[in-house]
Amino acid sequence: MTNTIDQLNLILDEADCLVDEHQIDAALDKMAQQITTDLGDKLPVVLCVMNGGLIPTAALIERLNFPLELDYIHATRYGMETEGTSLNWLSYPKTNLKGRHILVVDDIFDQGHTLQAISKWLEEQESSAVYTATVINKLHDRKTDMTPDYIGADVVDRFLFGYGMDYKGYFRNLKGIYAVKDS
Ligand SMILES: O=P(O)(O)OC[C@H]1O[C@H](OP(=O)(O)OP(=O)(O)O)[C@H](O)[C@@H]1O
Ligand SMILES: Nc1nc2[nH]cnc2c(=O)[nH]1
Repeated sequence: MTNTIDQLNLILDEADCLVDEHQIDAALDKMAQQITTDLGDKLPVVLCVMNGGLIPTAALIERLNFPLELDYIHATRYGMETEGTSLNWLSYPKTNLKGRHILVVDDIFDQGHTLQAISKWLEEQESSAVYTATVINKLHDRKTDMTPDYIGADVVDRFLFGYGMDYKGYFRNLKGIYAVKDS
């Protein structure tokens, strides 16, 4: 179904803001400090997981004052849906990742299948070390057996949008993180 601007604005009006702009800034500052300690002298490749990782990656790397390379990977399992399926690999990094330290950045760690599959693929590329960062970790007991190295905030198990995350393709551009009403 096509979403009208009125329907989308109603979704936003009725949503709950769970993490505001200032809380996101503080969380990113803390993550950047930890990442600097671990990777500041490693000449890492930062891999943005498109599309959701776009805004978090930009915000994180501007806090990292050491040499790094930037590339992206596009793997998606939700598409326009609110329930994930199998991972669809749409684009691979162009950088040679063999022997490199990698920092993978995403917006949300939900069940964990996306970051787990990307980490496994990176090991197959013979990267020397793989670190994972996410702004949001959703709290529930349906996780894979991995945990991201850097987490901005833990959030309740609702459908979220904003700060990289979409509601039916929209609202990735919001500065805060919102939960859909009654989700
Ligand atoms: O932990 P998981 O259960 O695997 O879910 C997390 C993934 O879901 C979202 O991506 P999505 O597939 O919606 O694509 P998008 O980044 O284009 O929104 C998000 O950006 C993560 O990559
Ligand atoms: N937009 C969005 N994408 C997700 N991918 C996995 N969980 C979520 C979520 O809560 N919101």
